[in-house]
Order: sequence, then structure tokens, then C-alpha cells
Amino acid sequence: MTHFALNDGVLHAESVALPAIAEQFGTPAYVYSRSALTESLREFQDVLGAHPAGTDALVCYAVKANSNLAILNLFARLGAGFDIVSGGELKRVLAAGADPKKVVFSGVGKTAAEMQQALDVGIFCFNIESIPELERLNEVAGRSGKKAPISLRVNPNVDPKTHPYISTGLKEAKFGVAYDDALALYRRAAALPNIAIAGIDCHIGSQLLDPSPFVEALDRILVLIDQLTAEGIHIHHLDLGGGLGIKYKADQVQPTVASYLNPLLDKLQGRGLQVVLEPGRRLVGNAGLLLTRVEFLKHGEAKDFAIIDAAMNDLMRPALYEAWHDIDPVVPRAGATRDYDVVGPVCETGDFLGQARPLNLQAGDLLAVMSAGAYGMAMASNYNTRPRAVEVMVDGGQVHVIRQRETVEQLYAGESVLPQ
Ligand SMILES: Cc1ncc(COP(=O)(O)O)c(C=O)c1O
Ligand SMILES: N[C@@H](CCCC[NH3+])C(=O)O
Repeated sequence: MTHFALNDGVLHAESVALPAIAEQFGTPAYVYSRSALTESLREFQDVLGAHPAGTDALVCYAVKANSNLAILNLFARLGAGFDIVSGGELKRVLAAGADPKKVVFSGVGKTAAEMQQALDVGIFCFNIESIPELERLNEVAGRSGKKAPISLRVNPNVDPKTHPYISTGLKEAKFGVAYDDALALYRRAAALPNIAIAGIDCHIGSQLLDPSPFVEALDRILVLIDQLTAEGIHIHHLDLGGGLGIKYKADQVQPTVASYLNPLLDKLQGRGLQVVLEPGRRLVGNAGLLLTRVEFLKHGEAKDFAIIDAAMNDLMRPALYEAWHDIDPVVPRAGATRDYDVVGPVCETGDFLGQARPLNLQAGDLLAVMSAGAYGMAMASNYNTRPRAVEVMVDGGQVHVIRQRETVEQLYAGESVLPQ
């Protein structure tokens, strides 16, 4: 099903016309589709449920991709667990109704306080990324008389063939522990009194459109698991991280979840390992768009600019990674196009959401920046004292505000001036 589509010449989210949303809630606005979110999670659950190696699998949505409570709550109600990277994200998922026993805690820099917070609520597993982190966790757990369940995040050193900023499983990455050190680290973990070895973990990168590196990574991890078993170190679950990509261009083809997961599950058949996954982008990326209005058209000497009311502070992926997002007119006009750089009002040359886009525009037109559900609002900032956008969720014919537009006063509410 298409969740965002033209209907009578007007772009809709489910059955709601986007101009009506702009009218009622203003722009810029993040617009999500409940059915798109539901469908993307179900695709994982269906593939896993249909495979003997996947029936007890845990899908832990990577909260960092989009942490709005309504989205977390929707996924929690559909049975998902969560992959968190901070105490803040832990609070969020609990506030959204998550079961702490379905929470995995990733990240290279967990503080003692964050570890304590996670131990107190009894999370499923800590994904450990270094020896000092392991030792800190052992200490924190010991203080409260607990045993902390852990898996080691191992770097299988495979090339995910994605943008260098979002490749994480190579030797050079700050993430995880080196493949060749993993065995020694597990031995160390097994000797610590307040640590319980539960699993093994890897995450090789983000936005992978070719699933073959996942298979390569799994092969390497399985060798390690066999070595561990031979030493009497028992692994209960295998966390394969996230990273499955989405299509950002209308003409791109994205791998199906089945084509990604089935080869992995086939290899796991009969091994008795519980599979854990941490998809982020794939669950939310194409379930959201950024709705924005053209303020001015500016025909410069060398270029044509469409100056819109959204900017790099709302969606920083184009500025940060030169990422592509389709930019679609909400009410497309027939006739000649010009190549527009679609830019925001922020004082940075890098403040563009798209470059040289053939569009037929007039000031006041609405545009939809597509595929903005992942790492959009989650990475938004207040640069240039710009309040962050409103977020709405469309459900059939209904629109729910799931985060109000910020006010300028909120932005400086915590600041104070010197007494003299
Ligand atoms: C440890 C970990 N798990 C899961 C994810 C989610 O990745 P993605 O959004 O590509 O699925 C990330 C981000 O890349 C990550 O670092
Ligand atoms: N923020 C990145 C992905 C980073 C993945 C986080 N580990 C993006 O927008 O593509």
C-alpha cells in the first residue's frame, strides 16, 4: 500500500490531503503515517514468524532513528522491543509503555548512572563495546547485588558499502571490540562475578541496500560462537544489529526484509540461538515526510533558489551526508520546470535540502521532503533559534498532533542573564 500518494492531483498522507495539514498545523511539519509504521514492523515480524529460526526473535527498534513517544508506543503495542543508547532513551521507552525485558542498551560511552538505571529496571541485555565498560558494569552491578546480562559487540570487519560516516563495523570504527580480541574478552567477562554472558552482537553500518555484507558478518560471528562453545561459554542470543536500507529515490529498489533475513535465518537453523534485531531507519524512514512551504523564489545569476520554511536544522541529512531526499510538489503543476536548489533560511551555505531539482513552482507552494521519518526530527536542532517543527501522525482520515511545535520562549527558558 502507498501511504503517501497523489489523489486527484493532491498529495495525501493516507486519506488526508497535505494542504489541510499545512492549513491547520502550519509548516514545517513532520507528517507520519500510522499504517506505514505498522506495516514496516509487521514485515519483520511476518518474516521472522514464518521461519523456524526466527519464531522467538526480538525486534528491538533503534530509538535513535525517531524517538517520538507516539511512535515508540505504537511499536510497543505491536510487540516490539527497543535498542537504546542513553539513559534518556531508556526513560522515553518506559514512558511509552515498553517492556524493559525487551530493551537492549548499545553505545560506547554508558555512564555508571545509566548502567544503574538500566539494571534497576531489568533490561534484556547490555551491548558492551570495550573492556573498561565491561569492568564498570561489573562494578555497578556488584554494588546493587545484581548480575548484568551482557553481549559483546564484535566488529566483524566487513565493508558494508555505505556512506563512510555511517559504516560502523570496520576495524577503524570506534564501535565494538576487534574480532581478534573477542575471545579473550569473553574469557574476561566469564571471570567477572557480576556479569552474566547472554549473547553476542554486531552492527556493521546503516543504509545497506545490498544484504550480502550481513551474511558475511554472520559467517564470521558464527565461527566465534563455535569457538566460545568449545570453551564452555554459552551464547543464548545473537543480536545482528540494524542497518537495512530504504529507498530514498522513487526509482530505487529496496531489498525486501525477507531477502535480508531469510539467508541469515537459514544459517541459524538448528543452532538454538534467539535472534535479536535492531532496525531503525527501515521501520520509520519511509513512514514520514517533512511538509514545507516555499517562502520565496530567487532567480540568482548562476542558480535558481526555492527558499522554503524548513532548513538544515529540521532535516540535517543533506547537509551532513549530502543525502538525497525526493522533494515532491504537494499539488504538482503542469508546464515547464526550472532546476531549483531547495534551501532553508539558515545562515550556512550547506543549508540545502536538495540541489538542482526540476520543479515548476510559485511562492506559497507546498513541498514534501520524502523519506524523512528516520534521523529527521531525531537529529533536528534549534540552530538560528528556530523552534523545532510540529509532528503529526495520520491514521486513516484522522490527524493527531504527536509533538507540538516549539515556541521561541521554550528555547531560552533555561537560560539566565548575569546579575550585574
Ligand atoms: C548499534 C546500532 N543499532 C542499530 C542502529 C540502527 O541502524 P539503522 O537505522 O540503520 O537500522 C544503529 C545505527 O546505525 C546502531 O548504531
Ligand atoms: N543518522 C544517520 C544514521 C546514523 C546511524 C546511527 N548509528 C542517517 O541519517 O543516516
